[in-house]
Amino acid sequence: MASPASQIRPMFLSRYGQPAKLVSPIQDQNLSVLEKSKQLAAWTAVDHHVKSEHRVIGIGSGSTVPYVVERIVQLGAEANQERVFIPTGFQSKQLIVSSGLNLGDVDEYPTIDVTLDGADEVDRELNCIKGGGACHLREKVLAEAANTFILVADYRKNVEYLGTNFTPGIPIEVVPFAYAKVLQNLHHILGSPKAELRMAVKKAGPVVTDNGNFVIDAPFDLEVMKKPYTIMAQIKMLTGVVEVGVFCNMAKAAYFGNEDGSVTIRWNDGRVEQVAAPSQ
Ligand SMILES: O=C(CO)[C@H](O)[C@H](O)COP(=O)(O)O
Repeated sequence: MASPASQIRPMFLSRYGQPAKLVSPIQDQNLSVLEKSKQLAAWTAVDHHVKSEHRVIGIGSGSTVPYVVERIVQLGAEANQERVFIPTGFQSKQLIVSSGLNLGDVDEYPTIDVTLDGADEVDRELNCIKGGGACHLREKVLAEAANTFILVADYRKNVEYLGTNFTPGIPIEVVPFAYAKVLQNLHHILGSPKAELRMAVKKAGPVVTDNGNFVIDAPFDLEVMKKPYTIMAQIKMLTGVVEVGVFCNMAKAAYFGNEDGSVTIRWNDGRVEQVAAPSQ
């Protein structure tokens, strides 16, 4: 499973191409307020939920998750040498490998100690939209496989109802040959007339997921989004749908980095905490 410590490449390169620095997020002058808030959430979540006894750790996708890995790398080669890290897609696989961490897959490790992942939006009950990066199928598998599933996000994602700030709609992974029929059903049966196939940037044609599928983004009225489980289940029943980017009753806690340098923690039992930035 694990490679010896000597084989672990200790070099986690930051976005600036330099080895990661031990600078508290709140003190890091190189980061914008938004980036700092992502880093604050990620570091605090790692500090609270990655326990010394954890051996199998799920790594999500998106722009917040690199800060999760940054903090894990800061735990040191010795702490990580007996651990295996499970990616939710190509991006997190690259992140794990380039950080010198041990790579595994969920088919080898179907039980994960803790998975940390980003979110496009999180409501008061910790339902969330995921799939802005088209990774939600693997993300949901890793969330389900985890004994503890933790969300990390910036302040923009902390909302009362899903669909408040994240307006492209619910990401839906579909098998390619069924996309037109699924679109038709979303338009005419489920009431999302603006649902559309997600098109690639810097590639002609649609986004193709890590699983070779297409993604449809389906926006719904707020009244529909107030019942996320219902709409998630209705979409999932459409033939050709592989997975829906609405996660219900999965997360134990959501960590939101705030503009003032604090972190808001929402727990699945309804508790809300506000904590200060982590020290180095
Ligand atoms: O669901 C995801 C990818 O499919 C991401 O976790 C989500 O898009 C959040 O990304 P970011 O941290 O960049 O805001």
